[in-house]
Amino acid sequence: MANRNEYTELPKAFCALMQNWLGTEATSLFEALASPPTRGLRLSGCKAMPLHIPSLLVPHLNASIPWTPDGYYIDVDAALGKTVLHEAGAYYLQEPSAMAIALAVAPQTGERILDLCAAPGGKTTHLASLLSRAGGGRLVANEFHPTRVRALAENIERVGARAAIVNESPDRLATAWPSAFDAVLVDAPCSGEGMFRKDPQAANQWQADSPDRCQMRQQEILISAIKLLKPGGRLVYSTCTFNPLENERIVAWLLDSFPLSIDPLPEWPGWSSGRPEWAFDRPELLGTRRLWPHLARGEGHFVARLRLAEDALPMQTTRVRAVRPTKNRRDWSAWLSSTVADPPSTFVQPRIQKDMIFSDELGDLPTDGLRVLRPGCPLATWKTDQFSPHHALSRALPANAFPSSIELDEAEAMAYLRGEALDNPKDLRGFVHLAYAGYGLGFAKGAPGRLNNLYPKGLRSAHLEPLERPH
Ligand SMILES: C[S@@+](CC[C@H](N)C(=O)[O-])C[C@H]1O[C@@H](n2cnc3c(N)ncnc32)[C@H](O)[C@@H]1O
Repeated sequence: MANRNEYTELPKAFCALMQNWLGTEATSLFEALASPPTRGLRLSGCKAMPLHIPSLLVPHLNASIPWTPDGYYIDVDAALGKTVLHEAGAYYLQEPSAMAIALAVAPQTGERILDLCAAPGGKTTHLASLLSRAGGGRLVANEFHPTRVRALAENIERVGARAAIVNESPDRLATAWPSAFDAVLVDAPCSGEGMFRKDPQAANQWQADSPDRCQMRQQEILISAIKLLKPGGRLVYSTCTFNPLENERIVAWLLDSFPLSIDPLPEWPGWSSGRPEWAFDRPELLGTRRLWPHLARGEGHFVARLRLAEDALPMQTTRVRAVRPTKNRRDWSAWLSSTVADPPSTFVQPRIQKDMIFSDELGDLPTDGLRVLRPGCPLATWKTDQFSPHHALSRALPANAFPSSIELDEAEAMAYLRGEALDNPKDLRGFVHLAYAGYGLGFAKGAPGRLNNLYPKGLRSAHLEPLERPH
């Protein structure tokens, strides 16, 4: 192919650029990009239950990923995307180096965190898991593109992550929510060079001016991200590309233009420091991190954590307007406490939109004029004077939080996820929570001789595969 280099399907102009930046080290990078990609699996810990590894999964997990306690390498050809455990949200298939980004955010108890470029949700679901284990807080996931926000919502719901979902441009959010967040993650749209090995499409779409064009867009997004931060708050900036224009040069620009300082990241095994020589010799760049495929077991990533000065002036004052439901409050409390044990406070004080009840993950953030897909986890609908549980509620808490929960075997779970009715040997009535390996699958309704299937039609899958022991 005329436009390709001799190692892999890499664009020639990319190779020339990398040779320019890396010198002789570029050969090692190109050789690594010609080898198979790494794959990873992260156990989901969104439901405030101790992380457990379902026993069927154990034979599929290789070494643990050094920088992520919940992450494991898996075989490149492991068929783990169509299993009941995957559908139940027990794990998220995520490229190993991408698992470092939420750790760099380091969520703390009670914090309000914004994932500004969130779809399809790899980092959001990881942040939700870390925040839940830190004792809880509020998480808002924003995605600018209307089609991608759907995939984000599906992944959030599948793993039972508690997050509000917003579909806005960063600048409109910055106007609505100035100085509102303890931490903002910008996992920026980038030229995607770090994904060439995993996704040949990324190499096909790359053009010689991609890094320049991406740099401008990254700067625009970051200006909004800083407005959204509280004084003293953390900004985490990450890309999955190699070009210094989108990495070290962006961080140097941030340091020069705003009251931000580098908060150095730990040195995870295989990671290297950002390179000051690529951005005006700023020594602080040694506190940023790069993951190169020729030096670590993962795809290409860059991550930096910066802190906004405590005395930085808020760009505007936050408007505070609590939105609380005024009707059905007593009925809601009674229904909730009969349906789940120890509901989180954001479930007890919900938000009501039309006939839907959501957990309140936005708190006092105003929503006027914003495209809010969900202010939190959908919990129930109110119809004909009664509450019906929403499917998302079945995933948002561990199965043992539902007094009605019954555990299915793998064959029954597959039948349920296909949309079939199940037997009802105990003659249960009302809404019944169904689980597999301790993970909520959904609800059914007890009727004489059968459990009627309430698994949403759009999620049903006829193509699930049993999880077998690898040979
Ligand atoms: C690298 S991806 C995010 C991946 C995601 N954080 C994850 O872990 O699954 C970057 C996202 O930024 C969004 N995006 C593209 N242009 C944008 C813009 N101008 N402002 C905000 N987000 C944008 C893309 O739609 C894409 O979903």
